[in-house]
Amino acid sequence: MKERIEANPFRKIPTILYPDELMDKAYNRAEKVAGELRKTTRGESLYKSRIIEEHKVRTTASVIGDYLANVIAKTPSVDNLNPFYREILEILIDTDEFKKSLGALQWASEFIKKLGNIYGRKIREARTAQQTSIIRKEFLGRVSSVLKQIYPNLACIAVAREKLKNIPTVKDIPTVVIAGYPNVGKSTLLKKLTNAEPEVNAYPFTTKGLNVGYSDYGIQFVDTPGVLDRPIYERNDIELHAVVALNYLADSIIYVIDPTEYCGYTVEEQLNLLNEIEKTFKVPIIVAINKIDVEGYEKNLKKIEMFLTDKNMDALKISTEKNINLDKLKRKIMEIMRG
Ligand SMILES: Nc1nc2c(ncn2[C@@H]2O[C@H](COP(=O)(O)OP(=O)(O)OP(=O)(O)O)[C@@H](O)[C@H]2O)c(=O)[nH]1
Repeated sequence: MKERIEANPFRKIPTILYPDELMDKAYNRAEKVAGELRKTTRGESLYKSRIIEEHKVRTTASVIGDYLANVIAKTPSVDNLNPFYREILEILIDTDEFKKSLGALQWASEFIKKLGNIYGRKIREARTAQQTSIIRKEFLGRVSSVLKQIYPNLACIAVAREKLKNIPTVKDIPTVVIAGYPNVGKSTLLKKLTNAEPEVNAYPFTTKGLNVGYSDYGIQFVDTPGVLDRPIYERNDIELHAVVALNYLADSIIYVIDPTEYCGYTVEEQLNLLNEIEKTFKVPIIVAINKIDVEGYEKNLKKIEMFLTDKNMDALKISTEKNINLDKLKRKIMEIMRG
């Protein structure tokens, strides 16, 4: 059973604040707290300073510490990520650096909270009002230096967030991936099997985008220009990750063959790719022999049929343009998807 693919988990990562912005945010909150305390606290000047400065320190520590903890809590952990998104993550960012950066934020969050406690206590023990403010400044210096230290880590997460937050969500419904060489008729078939114009979703694996369409019988169809349309050995690293990502997405595959070879690829080439896809994907494959409205399409049928018999694979002869056997294809898809 395929793992559930949830909505893009990277959208939850909050906006990343840089050290200066974080210090400002904390300063504003601390000043607000201090303003209230100045109005309400009675007593001699040392007593008042101790209370106000300690609150400033503790507020600063909790604003920054909680902010960092919140970033960690809302950032998906690489190890628990759905494999589909993990493949995408691997394509886009250095996952080791990403993990290391989250670790650094965790350390900083805990350390700053600890500093808040240490310096809060020191202020309570201060002997003069002036000393309370010196201790607070020393605290701010240490916090600022911790934040400077994690600046590259904050930057790493900010960059990852920018790259990941707009990855379109793939719906968690039964999915058929359409594969085959360019020009065999994949996009025409996608349009015929689905209702509206397909959505073109930008994914990091392909400059052309994944075309996604939805049928009224509850199945999502994905056309993969630039991904499943040529031999594995011609693919770069990114495209290999893409193939793996699609493997997590697909419940079944329609492999479109153009027997007329007008697509510009020989039947042998097309069968070789089918062979590779069959080895890579462990899902049922429906072979659609397309363009049977074209005169002379039969000349290569024997070769195709021999290959399919050998592989024990089912095929349907169709014409996407002339709507031949498309209903049969739909029925076949539903049969397969029902298991
Ligand atoms: N005669 C005939 N032509 C077809 C049929 N299906 C597709 N074509 C034509 O084949 C060409 C390629 O079709 P597309 O649907 O764009 O093919 P594709 O596989 O999506 O191509 P890429 O987007 O490059 O991957 C177009 O000119 C279509 O009109 C068919 O059943 N019969």
